[in-house]
Amino acid sequence: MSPTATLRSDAAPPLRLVEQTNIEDQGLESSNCAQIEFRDVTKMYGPIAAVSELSLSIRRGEFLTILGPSGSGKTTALMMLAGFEAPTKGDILISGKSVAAVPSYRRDQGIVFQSYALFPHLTVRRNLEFPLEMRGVNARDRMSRVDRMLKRVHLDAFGERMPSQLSGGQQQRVALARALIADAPILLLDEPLGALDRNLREQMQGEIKALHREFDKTTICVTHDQEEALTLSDRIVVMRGGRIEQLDTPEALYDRPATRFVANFLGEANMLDSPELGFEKKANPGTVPMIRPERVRIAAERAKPLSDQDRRCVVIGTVEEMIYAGPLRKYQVRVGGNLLVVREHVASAQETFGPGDRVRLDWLRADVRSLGE
Ligand SMILES: Nc1ncnc2c1ncn2[C@@H]1O[C@H](COP(=O)(O)OP(=O)(O)OP(=O)(O)O)[C@@H](O)[C@H]1O
Repeated sequence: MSPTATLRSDAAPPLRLVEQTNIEDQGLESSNCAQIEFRDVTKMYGPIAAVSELSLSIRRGEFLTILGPSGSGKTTALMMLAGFEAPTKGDILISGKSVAAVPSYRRDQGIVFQSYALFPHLTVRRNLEFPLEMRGVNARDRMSRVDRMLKRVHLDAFGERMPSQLSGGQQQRVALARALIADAPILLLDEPLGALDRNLREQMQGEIKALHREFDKTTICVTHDQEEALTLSDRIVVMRGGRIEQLDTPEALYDRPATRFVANFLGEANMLDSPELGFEKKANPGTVPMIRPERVRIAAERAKPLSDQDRRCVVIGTVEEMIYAGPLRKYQVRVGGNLLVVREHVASAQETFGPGDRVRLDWLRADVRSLGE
């Protein structure tokens, strides 16, 4: 039986879609119940393990981001899921079934690459029609689905243009629309906003979030941009050297990083492993205390102590740098051999300090996190 699905749109009444591809004979269950599992997956390139013993379950409808520095194995993991690379060891399952024998074009996934990968010789409309044609959708249905989708991504006036006649953001919206139009249950995004400038990236993050809410696809996104990962994801996998360093929600990863690597990768972090900051190595082997810059308060050296002072760590230092960052002020404060970063909201700041000012920094002991090395 052909799986059916409903495509929602703000701009139009619900549209009934009929999938033409019979994926059940490929060993996959019907769409819209996608659930992905990496089981102990390793990918070797000669002697290099691009991905090592990766085990990971992705829930239906989840937005999961694979985050990590260059060379950490993010793209390789995504390419194996897409079917462009085969694992050297281990297995990948979709809805409980191995996809080892399923070629990429039968995996029923929409894919968006950083470089848009639109067909340059086809109009926007023809680009969107292509995946529908591949699935045998008839001309009349193709037309109405393309019209709806163009409207949904605010490109209804651009259907007859060639990709080269669009801006970067518009091209990326076409790429997203093309990945969504066939209503595949899984959406793979490979650095989808990497080619866009900062403002456009933020705008497109909002757009991707809205599309995810609306279309409810299981989405796996690869990025090295921590802000993008924190903004978009239900959960984030932080990769390092082909392995998972930590997997959690954005909030938990930021607030309770397990290791020094994760703490540094997801924002700024003050490591407090120095005797000048009250740290005793012998008492805490293998761990590093860390405080986030926005958890540190800054006051004049001789300011009156606060009432909860007994619950706080206090150090005295000298401001080296003060940087305006829009709504925030960022200080770099020298405390002996350490340079601590403090971030303060301008609206809540009592006083402004400049280079050379002696200041008192304090933070709640409860806000200090103990990290693995
Ligand atoms: N086709 C290949 N042949 C040989 N080595 C490869 C190949 N593809 C990737 N690698 C190696 O595997 C490791 C992981 O690469 P991968 O592209 O997955 O990392 P990444 O985290 O996506 O990096 P980036 O953010 O730079 O794309 C790297 O050391 C890389 O050099």
